[in-house]
Amino acid sequence: MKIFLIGFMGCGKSTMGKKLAVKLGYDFIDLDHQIEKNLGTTITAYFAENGEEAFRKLESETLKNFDYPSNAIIATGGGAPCFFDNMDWMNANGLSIYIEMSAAALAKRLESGKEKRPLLKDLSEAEMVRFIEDKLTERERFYKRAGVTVNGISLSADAMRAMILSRQ
Ligand SMILES: Nc1ncnc2c1ncn2[C@@H]1O[C@H](COP(=O)(O)OP(=O)(O)OP(=O)(O)O)[C@@H](O)[C@H]1O
Ligand SMILES: O=C(O)C1=C[C@@H](O)[C@@H](O)[C@H](O)C1
Ligand SMILES: [Mg+2]
Repeated sequence: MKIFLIGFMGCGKSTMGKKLAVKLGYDFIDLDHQIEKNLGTTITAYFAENGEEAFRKLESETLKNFDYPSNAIIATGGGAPCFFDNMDWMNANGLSIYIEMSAAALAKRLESGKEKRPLLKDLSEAEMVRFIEDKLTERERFYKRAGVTVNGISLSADAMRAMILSRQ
């Protein structure tokens, strides 16, 4: 089974994805890392050189063409569900799980490490809160199409494992 973790930057897709994969004995795939591996450079550098549109195409191709193992937890990029038919594709090919968090909680988490995130790296603290609020509002309609929504603050790998197993 393919499990796609979706949600805004900082909601914990990579962190929870790794833990959950260990608990389930599934493989863990981080699509952002996969893209960086294929490119041989960082997403930040690719964005700066080629722009967001080129990145979104690459992201969609990577999502759809990856040679997934039969059981995998896949951490997607924060924007992946919101472009092309990526959300339809994930729902047709596995279970999507939205890790939901408020803009304020996300901003707190993202203050450190924002230089690794091209959409945030040039923003001041105040600008970042505003940016996250606006982007989250824009993206929520995509995220909410997930098969399951979980609360990012009270996430438990054991509870997620049980929920996934109960759906098989
Ligand atoms: N459950 C949690 N409780 C507290 N902090 C957390 C939790 N999950 C993740 N974090 C912290 O939040 C930050 C972002 O987490 P993570 O990188 O997993 O998010 P992400 O959803 O993969 O983001 P991106 O879309 O940018 O890849 C990290 O600093 C991480 O240590
Ligand atoms: O939310 C986004 O648009 C992004 C999130 C990251 O996971 C990366 O995919 C990239 O930095 C873009
Ligand atoms: Mg991540």
